[in-house]
Amino acid sequence: MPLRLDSRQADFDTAFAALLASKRETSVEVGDTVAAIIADVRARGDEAVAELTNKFDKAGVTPETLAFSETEIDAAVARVSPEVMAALETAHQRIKAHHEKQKPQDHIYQDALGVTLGTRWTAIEAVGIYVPGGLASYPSSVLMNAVPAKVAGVDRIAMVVPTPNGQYAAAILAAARIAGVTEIYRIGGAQAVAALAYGTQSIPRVDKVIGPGNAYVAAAKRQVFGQVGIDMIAGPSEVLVIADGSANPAWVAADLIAQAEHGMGAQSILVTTEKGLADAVVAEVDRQLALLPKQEIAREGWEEFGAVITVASLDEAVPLANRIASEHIELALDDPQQLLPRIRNAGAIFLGHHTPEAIGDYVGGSNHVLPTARSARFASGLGVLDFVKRTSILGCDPTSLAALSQAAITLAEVEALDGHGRSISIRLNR
Ligand SMILES: NC(=O)c1ccc[n+]([C@@H]2O[C@H](COP(=O)([O-])OP(=O)(O)OC[C@H]3O[C@@H](n4cnc5c(N)ncnc54)[C@H](O)[C@@H]3O)[C@@H](O)[C@H]2O)c1
Ligand SMILES: N[C@H](CO)Cc1c[nH]c[nH+]1
Ligand SMILES: [Zn+2]
Repeated sequence: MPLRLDSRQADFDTAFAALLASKRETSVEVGDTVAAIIADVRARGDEAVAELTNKFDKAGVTPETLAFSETEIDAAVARVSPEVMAALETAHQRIKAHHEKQKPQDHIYQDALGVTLGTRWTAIEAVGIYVPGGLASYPSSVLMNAVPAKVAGVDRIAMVVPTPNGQYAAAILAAARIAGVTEIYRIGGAQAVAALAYGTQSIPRVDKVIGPGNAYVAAAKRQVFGQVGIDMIAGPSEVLVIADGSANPAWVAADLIAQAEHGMGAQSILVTTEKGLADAVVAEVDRQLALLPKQEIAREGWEEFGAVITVASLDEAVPLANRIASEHIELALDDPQQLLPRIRNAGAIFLGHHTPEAIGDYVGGSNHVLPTARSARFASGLGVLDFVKRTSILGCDPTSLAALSQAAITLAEVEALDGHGRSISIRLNR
C-alpha cells in the first residue's frame, strides 16, 4: 500500500515534508570506490578500463577491443527487425525536429554609444554520452543523448555503453547508427566516465560527459566535474499525476506503474481532488500490477515510494506539485491549460488524458533525460543548450571608448587595480 495523505489531516505538513525528504537513492557509499576507479584509469589507461570492465561487467574485453568495430556495428544493425528500425526512425525524426527548434540564435548590435555587443553560440567540440546498460537496455536513451548533440553541431560524439557478460541489444547500436554516432565503446560505470574525462591510449578525452546512469555513474560525473563539464545528475525516475474527477482510474494507474517499473527508487505520486478516484486508482494499480510479467520491481517501487494525496481543490494541488518538483507531471484533467501556467517546477509536463508519459519517453519528440530528486526547481531536461556555450563579443571605437572610459577608470581605482585603469587611459587623447 502506498502512503495515503489528505491535505485536511492535522499532521499533513509534517507528513508531506517527510515525503519530500525521503531518500530514494541507493544507500551504498560509492564515493571512495569511484575515486579509486578514476585514479586507476588516470594511472593505467586502457589496461585499467579493460580490467575494471571485466571485473564489474564480465564483458571479456581487452585494451584492443574496447571500441565496437564498424563490422560489429553493421552486423548488429542487420539483426534489428524492420519494425524496430522503423520505430527508431520515427523517434529519431521527431526528436530531431523538436530539438532543431531549440537552437539558439547569435545576435550582435550597436548600442547608443556605438559599442558593439553580441552573443555567439558555439558547439562543444567533443562530448561523451553515457548510455546506461547495467540492468536494462535503453535504445531510446541513445537517441535522447545523441540527437541534441548532433543538432547543436558537436564535432565528436563518443558513446559508452556497458555490455554485461558481453551481451548488448542490437537496437542500441542501430539507434547510434541512425543518430550518426560512430565512436562507441563497450564500457560503463565510473571507469567509462573516467576514460571519457581524462582520456586513455585509445579513447581521446572529451570536453563534457552527458547522460543518465546508476549511483556509480552519478558519483563519477560529480568527481570529474571541472576536468570536464557535465549535464546534470539524473537519478531515479519520478511521475506526479494531478487528476480530477474527469480522469480514468485505469489510465492513471497504468501511468503510475509505468514509472514505478524503472525501479532503483523510482517514485509515482497521485494528487487528486476526488477521494473516490484515489481509491479506484489504488485498487486498479493492484489489479494491473498482477498482469505484469516482471511485477516485483514496480510493486516494490509503488509500495515503498509511491503516494496518493487527496486535496480539497486543484488550487491546493499546484503548490504541492511545485514543492515536489517532479521529473514528470501529468495533468490528467479535461482542461489541463487551466493549471499549466501555474506549474513552475517540473522536468516535463504532459497535457490531458491522452498524453501518457511513456509517449515522451520514446516518440513524442521532447527529451526524456530530465532533472530528478526535486532538482527541477533549478535544472532543465537535456537539450541543445547542453551542447553549446555562449561567448560574448564586445567592440569599442575611439568615440565609444572615450565615452565609457571615466566610469571604468573610476571602478579600477575603487578596486585598486592601477594596471586596469592604465590599459584604458593609455588609449585616450592620441
Ligand atoms: N533519466 C533517464 O533518462 C534515464 C534513462 C535510462 C535509465 N535511467 C536510469 O539509469 C540507471 C541505470 O543503471 P544500471 O545499473 O542499469 O546501468 P549503468 O550503466 O548506469 O551502470 C552499470 C555500471 O555500474 C558499474 N557498477 C555496478 N556495480 C558496481 C560496483 N559494485 N562497483 C563499481 N561499479 C559498479 C559497472 O561498471 C557497470 O558497468 C537506472 O537508475 C535507470 O533508471 C535513467
Ligand atoms: N522514463 C525514463 C526517465 O525519464 C526514461 C525511459 C527510457 N526508456 C523508458 N523510459
Ligand atoms: Zn520511462
